[in-house]
Amino acid sequence: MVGTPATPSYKTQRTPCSTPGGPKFREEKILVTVRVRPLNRREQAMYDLIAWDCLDEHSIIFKNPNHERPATPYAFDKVFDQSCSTHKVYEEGAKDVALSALMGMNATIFAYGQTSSGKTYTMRGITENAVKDIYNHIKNTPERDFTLKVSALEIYNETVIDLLNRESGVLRLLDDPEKGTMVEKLVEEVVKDGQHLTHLIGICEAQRQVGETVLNDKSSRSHQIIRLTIESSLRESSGRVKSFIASLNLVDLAGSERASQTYADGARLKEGSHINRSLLTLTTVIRKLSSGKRSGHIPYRDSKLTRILQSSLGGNARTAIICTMSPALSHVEQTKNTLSFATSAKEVTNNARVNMVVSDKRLVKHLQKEVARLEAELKCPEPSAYSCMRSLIEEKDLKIKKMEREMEELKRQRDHAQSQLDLERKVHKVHKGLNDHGPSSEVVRCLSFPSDESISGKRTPETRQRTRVRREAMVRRSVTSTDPSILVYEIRKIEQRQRQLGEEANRALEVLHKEVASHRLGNQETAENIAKLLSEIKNMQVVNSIPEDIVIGDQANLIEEITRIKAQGSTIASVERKLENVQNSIDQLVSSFGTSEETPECKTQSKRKKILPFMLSNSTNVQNIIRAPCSPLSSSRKVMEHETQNKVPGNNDAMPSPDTVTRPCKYTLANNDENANYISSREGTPVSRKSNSVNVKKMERMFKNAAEENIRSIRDYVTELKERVAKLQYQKQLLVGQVVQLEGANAAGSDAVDEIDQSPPKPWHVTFEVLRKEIIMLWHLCHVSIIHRTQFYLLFKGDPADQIYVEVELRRLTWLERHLSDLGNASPALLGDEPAGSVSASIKALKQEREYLAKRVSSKLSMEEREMLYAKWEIPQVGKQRRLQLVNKLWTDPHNMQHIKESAEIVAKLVGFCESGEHVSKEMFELTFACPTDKKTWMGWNLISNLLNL
Ligand SMILES: Nc1ncnc2c1ncn2[C@@H]1O[C@H](COP(=O)(O)OP(=O)(O)OP(=O)(O)O)[C@@H](O)[C@H]1O
Repeated sequence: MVGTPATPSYKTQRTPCSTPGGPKFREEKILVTVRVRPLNRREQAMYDLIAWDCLDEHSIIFKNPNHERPATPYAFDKVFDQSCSTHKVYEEGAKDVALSALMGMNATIFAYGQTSSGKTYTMRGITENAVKDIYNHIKNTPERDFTLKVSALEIYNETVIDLLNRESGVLRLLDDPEKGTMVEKLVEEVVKDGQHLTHLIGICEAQRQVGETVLNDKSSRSHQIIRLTIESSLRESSGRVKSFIASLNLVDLAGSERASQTYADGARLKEGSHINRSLLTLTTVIRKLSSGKRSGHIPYRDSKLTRILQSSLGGNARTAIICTMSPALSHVEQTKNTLSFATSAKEVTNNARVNMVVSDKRLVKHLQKEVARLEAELKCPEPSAYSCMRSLIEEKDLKIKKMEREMEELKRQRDHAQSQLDLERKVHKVHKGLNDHGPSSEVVRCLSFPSDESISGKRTPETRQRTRVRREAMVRRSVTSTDPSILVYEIRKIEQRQRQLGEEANRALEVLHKEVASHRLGNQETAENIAKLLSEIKNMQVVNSIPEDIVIGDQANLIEEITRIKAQGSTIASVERKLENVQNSIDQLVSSFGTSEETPECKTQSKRKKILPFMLSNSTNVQNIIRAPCSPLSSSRKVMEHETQNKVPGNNDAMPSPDTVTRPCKYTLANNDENANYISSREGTPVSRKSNSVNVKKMERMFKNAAEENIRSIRDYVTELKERVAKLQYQKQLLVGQVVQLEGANAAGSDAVDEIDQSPPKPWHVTFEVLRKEIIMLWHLCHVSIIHRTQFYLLFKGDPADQIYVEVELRRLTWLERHLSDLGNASPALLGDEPAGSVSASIKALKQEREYLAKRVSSKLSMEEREMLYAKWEIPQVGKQRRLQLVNKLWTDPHNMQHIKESAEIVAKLVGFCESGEHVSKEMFELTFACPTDKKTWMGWNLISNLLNL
């Protein structure tokens, strides 16, 4: 780098500052001096050469070793060679500026230079001398009152730290329109005397970030600013007070070298980059100011350093920069950079003013007193101040609460408006899609819980609580967002379906009646029984007051509807009762056939049917006669088809082979297509005419068997009817439950509904998985019977038709869980024995159930199966009650779906859900309301009806 020509000394305008009575305004250039330190030990050890010559007190020149062309000297306000003392540097390069602060002018002394060039060394001396001089001045100026305050900060990695209170952490810079950049919360200590000040400065030095670089064992890695604020007031005879206030900034910058030159890495490199950012901005600011373009943009804000020192750089301050340098040849490049910076700096002009305030003495005193009082109060607040503050806080609290209430009210209004809007939309939809078949999507939506996105994760009590709250919100939402007319519509549809079932049963019985009559099967009693059955089934159509047209009603209609349903009350129960009667009649009918001859095969057949009493026959013809009415398609049509088949027998109306005739029991409806001919034949048909010519007795027995089988199928059918009616009942219960909730919600005026979920419904199989996991967790939490769990788990596997059951189960369990937790949370005084009773009863029942199942392990599982399970479930080989241990492990991990599946399979085997050990078939459970082994009522649904309390 080529040095810039020296500035002639005459161009450097300096106005020595003497007394406070001096000039009030001063435009001057920054005082720039250069200090050369001696070669340090390290440089000496390396036999480094001295590369610089101080030509005189103002200029320095690089000693060009090549002597090729002469170097240009650098000129400054002062150049101090290595022999100069710090005192001299202070006297000639800093004192005048530093003491300006005593006269109300802001002053700043910088030390700038590469690492180890002597900045800290120099600034320490400058500060000591300045403090001494300041206190000397104070001492020698008794007419003025002085107040000194000190603050100190460091800028380290572009963060500002308070050196007098490091604990306060990183400080923020604030922009004050009058005072400029301020450091928030920076501690400012009032200094008692010179000694105190020296002590405080010592603290700051100790607090400063110091690191080790290659060039300096104790390198200052931060920029340090010690700020002395000097306030002085002069008492005039007139009573006026003239006050001066100014700051003296003593700035020890971090090394100006480039990071690479200190071989820095890691933390040091990061420091270097920040140090350089601040210094780079400083040099940019200086360069811009030196070029005289004051009006252009000066990037003070680009670094913390330049923001804080803004007034000292071309502003309201007197500034002195001492550039320190090593004379070593090895540092010549850095030294040239330093001198280049110094050259720019000396071109920067500042406009320092005397910061003077003239005020009334009494006013000042009054203000001073007031300030003192406030300060004292702040340090030690009086009780009155406390109470004042408390009342202020209370007032604020009240305001906040009021605002919260207002917000709640606004939210409520918004939700209400939203639900009104939804209602409008739904009514519109219902009117549009009234004639559609199947449950409306609205109802499906309102009966469905949205899926739980968090279900895959492990459930904690918190997530359970959240899920519960969300579910309750969903229930509320589904209730309040359900259009009453849709519910009524659905209830009516269910009732129509019930009536249809009754009609179908009737038709089936008529077919049977004809069958029996045509073959003169059974005795008088049988005929009477069948007649009785017919009349009972006819009576089953009790839901006869339903108008054909479904009227979409408003709220009033809904309430009427509820009243009607409630008044009707036992309608479904009565259907069930009547079905029960029908079933009993059929049982009697079957038993009346028991008197007829039975072959061993027939007995076996009959026995088999008893083992699986609710199994449906697979016969095509039975499906026509019996199953068809249950199918969702028109049952009557199938019956008609069947009758047509009977009237027009097929061509293969030849007699059955003797082989067939000798095995009459094989002509069951379940096994042989040929039976169609026999079963469907009636008096006068070619088949029956031919029968007389063969073996009338055998034929008669065959018909009897066929009829018996048919009646059994009717019995199955009635069972199925019962189950269907029950299913409908639960659907209806659910809807009625919703209506009742809706009523309750409306009555309470509770509209606190969460935001309406507008997201599209998820596919059922996804929702099903989520709901099932939820149900499994709730079973676990509520200690629900593991037989019930098993039945439910095996029965409902995600078929869309299962949705209603899954929903009901979930609601029931949700209610149960809440009920149990409410009991758990309630005070014993309110509950008496109830909490202990409710929960412990469930646990006890579950325990008994496990004991019961454990007893069945030996009888239901083979030795191999048992041993395999013991091994799999880690039951110790030697130990007591291995069976109970095994059963106790079943259904214990609600998070593990494999565990659940295997538990269900084992329980199913133990209670005999599947005799063969295969997976339980859905059909089997679809018809089962009683446990097939002991004919106990299926606990689950009974519980539901109890809990719904309808
Ligand atoms: N003028 C001087 N006379 C004698 N020794 C000096 C002089 N200047 C500096 N030194 C010595 O040089 C070493 C480095 O000085 P100092 O720590 O002040 O450098 P620095 O520029 O502040 O370095 P850094 O930027 O790494 O903090 C110190 O041991 C110091 O005592």
